[in-house]
Amino acid sequence: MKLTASDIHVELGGNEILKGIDAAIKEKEFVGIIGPNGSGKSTLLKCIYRVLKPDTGVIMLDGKPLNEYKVKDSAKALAVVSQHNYYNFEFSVQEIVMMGRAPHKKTMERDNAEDYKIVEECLEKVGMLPYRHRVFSSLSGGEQQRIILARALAQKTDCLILDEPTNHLDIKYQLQLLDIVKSLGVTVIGALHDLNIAAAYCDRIYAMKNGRLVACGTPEEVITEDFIHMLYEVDATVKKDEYGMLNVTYHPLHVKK
Ligand SMILES: Nc1ncnc2c1ncn2[C@@H]1O[C@H](COP(=O)(O)OP(=O)(O)OP(=O)(O)O)[C@@H](O)[C@H]1O
Repeated sequence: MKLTASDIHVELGGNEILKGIDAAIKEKEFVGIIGPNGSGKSTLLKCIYRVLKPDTGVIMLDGKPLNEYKVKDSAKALAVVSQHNYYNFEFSVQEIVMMGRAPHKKTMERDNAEDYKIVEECLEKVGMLPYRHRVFSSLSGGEQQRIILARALAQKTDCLILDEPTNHLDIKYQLQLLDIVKSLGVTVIGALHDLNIAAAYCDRIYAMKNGRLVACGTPEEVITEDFIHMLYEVDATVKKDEYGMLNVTYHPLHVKK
C-alpha cells in the first residue's frame, strides 16, 4: 500500500493549519510524524483517514485519489488507532472489535464464524481476550487503547494509521502495541511524541512545525541535538547505546549540560 500526499492545505476556524504538505510513504514502510503540540500532525492524519477533507491538494492511495474510493473500500485499506474513542452506547469489547469487520460485509450481513474467529484472534493478540464480555466504557484508558488496536487488526488492512496511539499506555504496553504493529509488516503512518520510541520503530520520520514539514529522513538523520532544539526549543543529548539504538536525553532547566 503506497500513499502520497501532494500540496495538502487545510484551513480550520479561519487559520491555515496545513500549509502545503508533500509526503510519499512506500509500501510496508513504518513512518513516524513528530512535531510540537498543535503543529498539525493529527490534522494531516485525519485527512488520510478521511475525517477531514483537504481544502486543496490530493492524497493518493496506490495511485488512485483517496476521494475516488468508496468509504467502505478505503476502510478495507486503512485502519485507524487514535487516542479518542467515545461511544454513545454501552458496547461490549467484542462488539467494538467486531466493528472492524464491517467494511468486509454487506449491509445487514450477519457476523459469521470467520468474523468471530478473527475477533478472538485479535483480542488474544493484544492480551485482552478475557475482557471480551466487558462493557468497553468500563475499561481503563490503556485497556481501551488495546481494544481499539484489536479493532484495527480485525479490519485486516494493508495500512495502519496511528494517531498518538500509546497515549494511555504504560511502557510495557507501548512497546507491545508498537511491536504488534511492526510485526504485521504493513504500511504504518503514526504520530508519535516520544522520540526514543519513534527512533526505535520508524524507518523514516517526517517532522512538522507550524503546519509545514520541516524535515524528512531516517531517525538518525532527523533526530539530532540541533534539530530537537529547533523543533521543540529544548536541549537534549543524542547518543547511540550499545545496541545501536538512538537515545535522547533531555535537559531540564535545573540540570546543566
Ligand atoms: N476544528 C478546528 N478548528 C480550529 N482549529 C483547529 C481545529 N482542529 C484543530 N485545530 C488547530 O489546528 C492546530 C493543529 O492541530 P493538530 O491536532 O493537528 O495538532 P497536533 O500536531 O496533532 O497536536 P498535538 O501534538 O497537541 O496532538 C492546532 O492549533 C489546533 O488548535
